[in-house]
Amino acid sequence: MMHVDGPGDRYVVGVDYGTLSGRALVVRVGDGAELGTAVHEYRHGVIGSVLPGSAAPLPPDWALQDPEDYRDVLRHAVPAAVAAAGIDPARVIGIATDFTACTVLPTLADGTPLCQVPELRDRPHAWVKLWKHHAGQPQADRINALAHERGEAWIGRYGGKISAEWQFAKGLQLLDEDPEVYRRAERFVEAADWIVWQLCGVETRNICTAGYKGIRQDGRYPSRDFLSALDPDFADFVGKLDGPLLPMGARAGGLTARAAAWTGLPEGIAVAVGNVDAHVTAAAGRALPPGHLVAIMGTSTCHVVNGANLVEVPGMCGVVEGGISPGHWGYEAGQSGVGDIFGWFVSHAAPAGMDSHERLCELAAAQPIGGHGLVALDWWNGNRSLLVNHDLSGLVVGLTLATRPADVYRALLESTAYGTRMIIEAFVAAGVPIRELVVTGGLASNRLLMQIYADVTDRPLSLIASAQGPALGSAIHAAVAAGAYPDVYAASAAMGRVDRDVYRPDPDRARAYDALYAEYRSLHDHFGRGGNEVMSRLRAIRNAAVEQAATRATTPLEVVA
Ligand SMILES: Nc1ncnc2c1ncn2[C@@H]1O[C@H](COP(=O)(O)OP(=O)(O)O)[C@@H](O)[C@H]1O
Ligand SMILES: O=C(CO)[C@@H](O)[C@@H](O)COP(=O)(O)O
Repeated sequence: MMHVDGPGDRYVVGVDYGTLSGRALVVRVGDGAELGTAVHEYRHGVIGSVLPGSAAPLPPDWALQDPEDYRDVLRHAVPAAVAAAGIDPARVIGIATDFTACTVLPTLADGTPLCQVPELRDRPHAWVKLWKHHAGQPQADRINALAHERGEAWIGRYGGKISAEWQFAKGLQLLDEDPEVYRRAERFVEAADWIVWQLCGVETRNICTAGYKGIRQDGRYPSRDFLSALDPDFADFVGKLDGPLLPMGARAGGLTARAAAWTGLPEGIAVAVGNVDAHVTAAAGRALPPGHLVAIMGTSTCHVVNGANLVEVPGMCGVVEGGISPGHWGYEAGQSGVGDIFGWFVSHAAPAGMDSHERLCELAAAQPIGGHGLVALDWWNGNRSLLVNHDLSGLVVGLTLATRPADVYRALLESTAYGTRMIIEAFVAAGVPIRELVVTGGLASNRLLMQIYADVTDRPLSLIASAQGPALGSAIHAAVAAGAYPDVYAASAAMGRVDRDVYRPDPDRARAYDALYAEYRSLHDHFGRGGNEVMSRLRAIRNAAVEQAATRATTPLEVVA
């Protein structure tokens, strides 16, 4: 049924840029009603094996994207969402976007991505590095070692370790491996800020990515002295990052005529400062007051929670003043692989006839807790929190000839819940209270998984009452940027939607999980904290083997042989 505009209705558009697609959502300003949505899949998806138009293989752990796919979301998903909502586009007063992060690209001073500069198109380092590009682990290791050696105060704000996923590791990898592209990069910009630049024609930086994904604390980045100790040519890196820095919910500028033509929205409407898919979502779940841990559960999981005070939490991703909303200390942690692990099992391990989440869940749900005799480590995509090591890999212990596919699938679901419990316990132990979990994302619809999380964490689970939690969060920020609300707290209270305590922990099941969690912890510490470095050794062996095979493949005679 077509929506009919009320006489005073005004609307905002939220756009959520995920790993594989961008989702646009049209929302009514007064009450947060969601009126229309559309998805645009990125044409190039995740570029992990070869660059478009090239046959040369990318090394392991690379994950790139094409920025033109992001502009296509504005061209296709936004007008489609407005059409689906059946509203008059002239009544749209603002647009806001959120992005995966750290997803970052080198550009010229005017924002042109280096991968669109003809002579640089075949250079992998000229492309967007997606959040899950993990090939900068050696550079992250160097940054961390030097930070501890020099006693840099900021390292504690990142749980003691900068991730290979973050800006400085990616920037240093760029310098190490392609100094010419590093030199040509006049700007090194989060996709979250780049897309806002495309919308309003003004380059801005947001407090959230500058703090969590860059290393900006107490108003400054790491010193020139620190950066030149990493590499003298890295001393100028901050010059590529710095820009007008704006708080969450601020207006970055007005929609340009060019972006108005792409989107079909009125020229000049408010464009909100960039934001991250996880952090923006706290507003959608009315979870801005301290104590509500928001888990955005999709391919990966990101956890964000506001705190009243500053504390340092070992192994967390970071704490940033105003990083989620002005006036609070925002904390972030994460798991680099969650839905992707379940997806891997369905695609690559489950036999035909059992290769769907629905069938595996049905079989797994019938089991008593612990009945499969398995414990898994959820490190298929490395470990972001608490170990901050992307050379770690997955493990399943307890396999026997009696083990069946649904047993392993259930053990994988449980392993990710144990990973979340590790994160919650780290926050609580450090003095950041966690009263409830507020869940959103593609995995929130998996009932078995949600009940496992409630039981393993022994906490109630609330669900954001939107199929597009991040996009709703963005829409809320668009309303603030457009001046419809005085701040993000007021907008979240009016437009956010949450169903409280949808899943409650069962005391018996919670106790049964305590025993399995104790086993997870001991495996976690053994393989992740130095008991046995087998995973790192296997990674090094794999990398050497792949490199050797790639060298051989370029020798025609050997290929023929
Ligand atoms: N019913 C399900 N149960 C468990 N995992 C699922 C289910 N459906 C999809 N997945 C996994 O969830 C992920 C997609 O989550 P989604 O939130 O849609 O994406 P994104 O993280 O890109 O925003 C994929 O990794 C997929 O394998
Ligand atoms: O790390 C963050 C945010 O800090 C996420 O953008 C990243 O995990 C990607 O999230 P998705 O799995 O695409 O939802």
